[in-house]
Amino acid sequence: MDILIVDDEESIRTSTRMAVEAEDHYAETADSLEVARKRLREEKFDLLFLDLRLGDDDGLELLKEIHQKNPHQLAVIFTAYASIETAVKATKAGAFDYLSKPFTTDQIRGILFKAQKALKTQGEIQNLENTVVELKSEVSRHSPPARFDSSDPMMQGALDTLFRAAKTPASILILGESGTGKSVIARSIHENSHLADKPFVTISCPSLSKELLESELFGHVKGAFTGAIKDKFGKVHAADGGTLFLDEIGELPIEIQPKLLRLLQEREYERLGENKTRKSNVRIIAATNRDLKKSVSAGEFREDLYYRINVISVELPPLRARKSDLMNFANDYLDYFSKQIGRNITGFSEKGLEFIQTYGWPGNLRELRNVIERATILCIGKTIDRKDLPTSEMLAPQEDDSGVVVPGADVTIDELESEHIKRVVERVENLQNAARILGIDKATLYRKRKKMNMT
Ligand SMILES: Nc1ncnc2c1ncn2[C@@H]1O[C@H](COP(=O)(O)OP(=O)(O)OP(=O)(O)O)[C@@H](O)[C@H]1O
Repeated sequence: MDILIVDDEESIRTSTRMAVEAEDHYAETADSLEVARKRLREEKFDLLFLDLRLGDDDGLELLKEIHQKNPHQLAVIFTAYASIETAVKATKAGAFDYLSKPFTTDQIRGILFKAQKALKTQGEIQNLENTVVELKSEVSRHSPPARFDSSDPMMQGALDTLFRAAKTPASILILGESGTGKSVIARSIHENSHLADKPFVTISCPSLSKELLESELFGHVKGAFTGAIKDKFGKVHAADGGTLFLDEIGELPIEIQPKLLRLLQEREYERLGENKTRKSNVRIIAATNRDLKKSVSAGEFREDLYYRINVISVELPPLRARKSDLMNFANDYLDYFSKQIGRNITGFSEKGLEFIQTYGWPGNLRELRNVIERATILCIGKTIDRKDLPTSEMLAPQEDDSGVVVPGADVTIDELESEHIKRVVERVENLQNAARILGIDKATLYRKRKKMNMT
């Protein structure tokens, strides 16, 4: 522990310091409230020994000030003589314990032991609070149980790599379009890792301004920036010993990137506005729907950080490229949402099925889930019909940012055919297999690809 001893009697400061150091803790002393205030502004101490009376000054005043900023600060009050009255006063002011002078080394040792236990409990409570926040957001998303099997070769490869890497401390980078399940899988990696009983903490990189994001990550001290009204520990501290999930890492401002790199390499960081170097040992899982290599070339993402987080990198395919898994998800969602509203919907009508299977799902699993949830509410029969599913006007734009052409969009049949051929060829090992899937012979495939300038 880092301990500050505040007393105007030199002999008390020295004897306490010796007792503290003998137990392998770091100790500093202050002979007045003024010096103590200064040190407390500069540093964080795990425990204070604070004299009740320093000349004309009242130690409890300082304790009140500290507790306004940090209600969890542990402090032990030294009193010249023990009385019920001083004990009550000290406890009311939020003291953790009190000691009457003169005291023995054994008494100090006992207090140090108790304080360490209290700090551990505080840490555990903090972890529990984080878990509750995570669970709340999980529940609010009220997602059906996640499915981690696949008959799609690319997804199988991705899952295999991810779950093998889960057991190691390696950093993992998950790539994929929005809604492909990067966050869901990140949590599952954590749950399947050796850190499963440790915290899993998420930080969403694009959701905050640069300053707030930095503070959210590393924490800050009071006054570090406008609005920093009290000291705060960040998510790096909360995730210590566990997993820190950096969602949308591609959006991490370039100014913060060296600090993250240092955390990954040296396991060190500082809170905003503070000089003290702190340690945190976190396993990083990062996700992005950006092409990080392009961001590196464009000077938006540091190359050294890219290599550091890219130890294991896996791309989750979009749903439109996992056609063999599509109905498993659709049926899971249907089952889950119809049970949730107490309905017995058994499946999809022919037209309903046709829509599910031919639509391009640019929003991936998230869109599929939302569409099925809505359909179960609207459905009045036993099966989900086309009319329960969104009309083309209601659907997400059929062409995403990357210019991907999907069925139902304002595209020509030639464009659709070309896109379809391109994707099938990309995902299978050879043209023979691609031709078989496309239902044409190899020569026709060759001709078409030539016409479309794909060869
Ligand atoms: N393995 C899965 N099994 C079942 N449903 C899933 C699975 N993965 C994702 N989903 C569904 O898709 C939704 C979106 O998933 P998630 O938030 O993980 O996507 P994402 O790739 O992180 O998206 P974004 O990039 O927008 O943050 C989830 O809330 C869940 O309903």
